[in-house]
Amino acid sequence: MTPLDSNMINSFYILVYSLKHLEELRRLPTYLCKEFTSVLNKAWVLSRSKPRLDFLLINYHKLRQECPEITADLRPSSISGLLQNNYHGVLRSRDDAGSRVLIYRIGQWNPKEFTAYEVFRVSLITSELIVQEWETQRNGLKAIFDLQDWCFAHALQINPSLAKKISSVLTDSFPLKVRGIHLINEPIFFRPVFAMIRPFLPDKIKQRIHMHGSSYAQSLCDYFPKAILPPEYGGTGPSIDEVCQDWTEYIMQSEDYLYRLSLDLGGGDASQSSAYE
Ligand SMILES: Cc1c(C)c2c(c(C)c1O)CC[C@@](C)(CCC[C@H](C)CCC[C@H](C)CCCC(C)C)O2
Repeated sequence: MTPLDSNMINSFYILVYSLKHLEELRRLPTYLCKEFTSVLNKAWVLSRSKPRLDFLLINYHKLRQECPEITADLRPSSISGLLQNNYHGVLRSRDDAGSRVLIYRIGQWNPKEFTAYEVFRVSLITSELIVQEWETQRNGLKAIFDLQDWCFAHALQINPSLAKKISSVLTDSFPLKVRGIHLINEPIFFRPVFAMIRPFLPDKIKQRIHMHGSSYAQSLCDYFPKAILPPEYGGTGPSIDEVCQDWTEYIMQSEDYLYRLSLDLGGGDASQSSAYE
């Protein structure tokens, strides 16, 4: 079967949604081709949380309307300077729970050059790309924020309205499950900013935030397999620069798709599987 369109996904979804023994059904079709199995998986993911998904999509739509500074144009060209500076990367391998692992390096963000809105856009771009992957839809993501070199100029950029938006994408404005937030090298300067975000977060998300300080090399390994982490973060995987460069390349290749999303034309086709996997 060649790429399935979203209508087809929807029909499968309706079909599968109405079946009671979804788990058993998922194990059956070994004779079917890969794409079909993947459609069933997607339907399975959706069927477990349809009302929740609707809720998230409505909120996401609201965010896009309310905050065009972040969401209007998702083409990566506007933030390519950040990407080229290796601000952000996604690990090639998932963790043991199947979650995507995202790394952000605040020290690579020059606040004189880029606003917090543009920095936010980087996260939104990655989120739009990884949400296409059914494994990520099912197993969520974990983010590592390296706050080395966080300074006053960064803190000044985070106003209460932005803090609210940060907490809302973590909680109920993007259809991704946030399974862990790991802060490393967080300086004293970061506390007032975190104090702005924290009150908006539900307990469930608060419990998933881990502060590692500067002894992260040891403690990150309690949460992630050494083999997938870059050596800079105590692992044995590819270097952080490689990780960032690979992901930047992938984002740049997705320019057309991201542009279509901005125009609200390309959205919704969950059948496009990620070229990155
Ligand atoms: C769907 C989705 C989005 C869109 C997202 C994040 C996650 C985990 C998501 O699942 C995390 C990053 C964030 C919230 C963008 C943050 C942009 C700001 C400007 C970065 C500045 C540094 C923050 C002050 C650091 C602490 C943030 C944690 C407490 C989340 O964007």
